[in-house]
Amino acid sequence: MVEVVSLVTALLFGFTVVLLWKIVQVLIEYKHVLDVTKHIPKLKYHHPVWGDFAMMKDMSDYHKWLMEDMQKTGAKWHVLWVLFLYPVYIMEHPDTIKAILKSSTSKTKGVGGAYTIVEPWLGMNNITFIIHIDVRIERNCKFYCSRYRRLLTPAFHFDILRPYITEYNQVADILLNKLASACKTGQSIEICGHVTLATLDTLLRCALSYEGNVQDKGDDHPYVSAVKMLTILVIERFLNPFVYPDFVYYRTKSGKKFLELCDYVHEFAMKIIGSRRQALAKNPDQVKKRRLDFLDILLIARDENEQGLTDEEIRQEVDTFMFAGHDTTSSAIYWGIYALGKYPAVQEKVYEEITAIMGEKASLDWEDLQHLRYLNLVIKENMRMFSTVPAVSRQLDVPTVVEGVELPAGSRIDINMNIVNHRPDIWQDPMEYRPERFEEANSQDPYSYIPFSMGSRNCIGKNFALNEQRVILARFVQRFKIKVDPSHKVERFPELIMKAKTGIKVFLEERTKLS
Ligand code: HEM
Repeated sequence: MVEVVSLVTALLFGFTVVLLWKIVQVLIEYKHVLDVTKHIPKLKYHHPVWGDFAMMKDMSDYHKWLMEDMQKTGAKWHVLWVLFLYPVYIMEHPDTIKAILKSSTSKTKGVGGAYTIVEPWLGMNNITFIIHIDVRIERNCKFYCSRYRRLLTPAFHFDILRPYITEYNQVADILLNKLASACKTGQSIEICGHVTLATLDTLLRCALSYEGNVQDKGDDHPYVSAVKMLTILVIERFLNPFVYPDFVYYRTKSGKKFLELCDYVHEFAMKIIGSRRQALAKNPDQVKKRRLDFLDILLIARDENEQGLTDEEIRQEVDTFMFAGHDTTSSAIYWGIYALGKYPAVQEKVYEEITAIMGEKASLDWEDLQHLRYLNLVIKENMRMFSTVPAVSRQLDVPTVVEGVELPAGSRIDINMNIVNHRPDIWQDPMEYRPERFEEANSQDPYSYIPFSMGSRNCIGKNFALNEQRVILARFVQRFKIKVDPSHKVERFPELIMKAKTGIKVFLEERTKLS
């Protein structure tokens, strides 16, 4: 008995010593973090206990408050606190952004809790989870990520993207015909929903060669409604730290729905992957005869050890494309339509350019894309003015010096593109919409305009997204005269992507009916 008591006492003593040692370590680290953050600008709303994030009603406060302070003080970065517990460093100027992105060493890794939000949907193995907002989540994966990136890169090669022009045109046909019928009533039309269905349609066609009448069925199509719902649930959970722990979330109604939808989208993709793998095994030459989609490329990809991707790994990549590629591109397109409606002189210039290039043609050819000089400026200005992806996040895996201050490993970083896009010390009249600014000779830092991020982990879908925007916007302006509905208030709402809080309503007048 005495022996048991002394063993328990010894264990308790050991446990207490370890616990105290851990507490001392945490306090030393905390003191270090407090010393570090002394040198970094804070917001005036900062509260010593509630920090900053708890004071914000949503992501729009986060952007608004940072923007106001940057405009007043010219700050290149800020520190915001999650309660009094831990800081998030916000990079808002090319000098501070460069310190994070322009590094040859891998400086980023998973963002812990937030990562688990998408894990059941997108999986563990894909190159990266980018939730095009705020959280870019990567596995701590020097090997895996570079391997996956290498295996995926051919899927975005020029020769693969080229035939997609047909898909973009077909998607545009469906979208424009739908809108043409809708505008016959003479009422204004909410366009965000239509455009989002169109970009999802494009991805399903280009990633899986799936044509399921997606734009007409809309939410009646079970895959479409599942992807849309999953995106909504991810954002909802991201904004509510109380349901971060899995054991809480998966007991809620939303959590159960989330898992159910994950199962459904996985099964949908797996069926297509399985039957394509079988077809390829039966007739390997078929890939030489038809247009390749992302799925073909992923199925035939081999690394230097002749290892391919498993069905599960491919499924994860396909889901990632769906998530990363449709909402982002649709945001760029609907804000583009809004800008064209709001600035008629710009719209007329685009129309003149398109008419000169397309003449009577009803669709855009690959060769036409390189002649869209003015439209390219407009697309750049849209993505600056309306910051398609307002911010992305990282976590340092090595200490990193920013503006002479060493941030400890493990620090959470936000790269805030929305603020950089509107800095008066970088852009002349930053709140003015002026596409021509992008053709004026300037010696701007390349890190001052990074809608697709920079460095080795930039957006792999950049050219895909730009081509889709070119085709849809060109065809839109060719077909319709766009006017913003003055009675509808349009408000930016930065989430994972820049949304329009109550949608965007426009009046459309058909210019031409081409065969
Ligand atoms: C206008 C549309 C788009 C915008 C603004 C955009 C923006 C971005 C940004 C900012 C990143 C990097 C995030 C970071 O550095 O942390 C990124 C990464 C990524 N994007 Fe996009 N994106 C767009 C469209 C697409 C499309 C169409 C696809 C796929 C078809 C795609 C797939 C990806 C993937 C897979 C990554 C992760 C790359 C890696 O980590 O290696 N994106 N995107």
